[in-house]
Amino acid sequence: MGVIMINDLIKSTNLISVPSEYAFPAKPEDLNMLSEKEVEHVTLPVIDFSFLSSPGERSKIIEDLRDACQYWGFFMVVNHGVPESLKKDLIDSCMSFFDLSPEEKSAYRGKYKLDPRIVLDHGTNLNSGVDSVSFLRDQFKACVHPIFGSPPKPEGIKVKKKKKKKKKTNKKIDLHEILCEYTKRSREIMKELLKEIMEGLKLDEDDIEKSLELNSGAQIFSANLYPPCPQPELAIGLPPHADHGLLTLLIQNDVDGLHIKNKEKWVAVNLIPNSIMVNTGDHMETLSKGKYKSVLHRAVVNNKETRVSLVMTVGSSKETDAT
Ligand SMILES: O=C(O)CCC(=O)C(=O)O
Ligand SMILES: [Fe+2]
Repeated sequence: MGVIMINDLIKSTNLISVPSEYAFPAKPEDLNMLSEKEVEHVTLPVIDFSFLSSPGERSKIIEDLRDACQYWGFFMVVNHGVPESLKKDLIDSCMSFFDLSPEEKSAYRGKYKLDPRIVLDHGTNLNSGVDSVSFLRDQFKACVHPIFGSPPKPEGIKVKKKKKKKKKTNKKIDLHEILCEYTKRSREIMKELLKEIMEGLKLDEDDIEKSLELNSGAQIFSANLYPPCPQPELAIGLPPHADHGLLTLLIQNDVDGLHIKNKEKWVAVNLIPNSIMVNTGDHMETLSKGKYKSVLHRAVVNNKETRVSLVMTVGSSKETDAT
């Protein structure tokens, strides 16, 4: 039978209401809490990565990073050097991965979360056995560093690309190769940002590198897919949570859905083209002695479009497991 995920279920059954196990939240007074209309949209602090190589600008960026980490725990990085085409190919190939038939997907199912094999999951509860509802998300997760694990098929996955005049062609994109490239590039970005963040905290960079064991520390990739939901106010993609590692990098398609908790209020994030969103996690909160909080965030769903987010988390091996 294979791995049937929410995306498969929604596509195959033409749902008109949320199945009871996905109904969230349980309390009637919370019903409006998830509506996009109820939350204010904010623009996060923007960090221009290209300025880090210019000595005159670097100290200003360190200061901006300090403020962003302290007051938001979230920021947008622009001019990061990851080509838009790489991001797009990665999103497309992950979407194609989710679109594989349940039988094809089952070949990728791994056993352990930190195994360098693919873990496919759906409707996952964050606290197994405690949460009574499942979430409207499909996810695949892989450990990509120090051992690189990605879909094993070297020939890659065929990606349906829409060409002009709506003609579809199949271009072969190798998910393994693209993910490998994005892993390397995102690792460089994270290491550079960590250096500046540590400098802002007045922690010694060499000691940090050693103590965090950044070269052997785990890096986890996870792809989240939130299918359109007939009753978005009755379901949640991912409930409020904080991330475990040091830093999380997030790229996504053009569909809104991320909310973050800022000054006791939920706010929606305005997307900035060609940017990477970064947030600080639990490990950073510990390292900064509580100065940089691991901020709560959640993903809501909508009734029109599929949302895809790609999350890369770095930290020491025990701390990094993303949600
Ligand atoms: O999909 C999103 O925007 C959030 C994903 C997330 O927070 C996570 O995977 O930890
Ligand atoms: Fe998260």
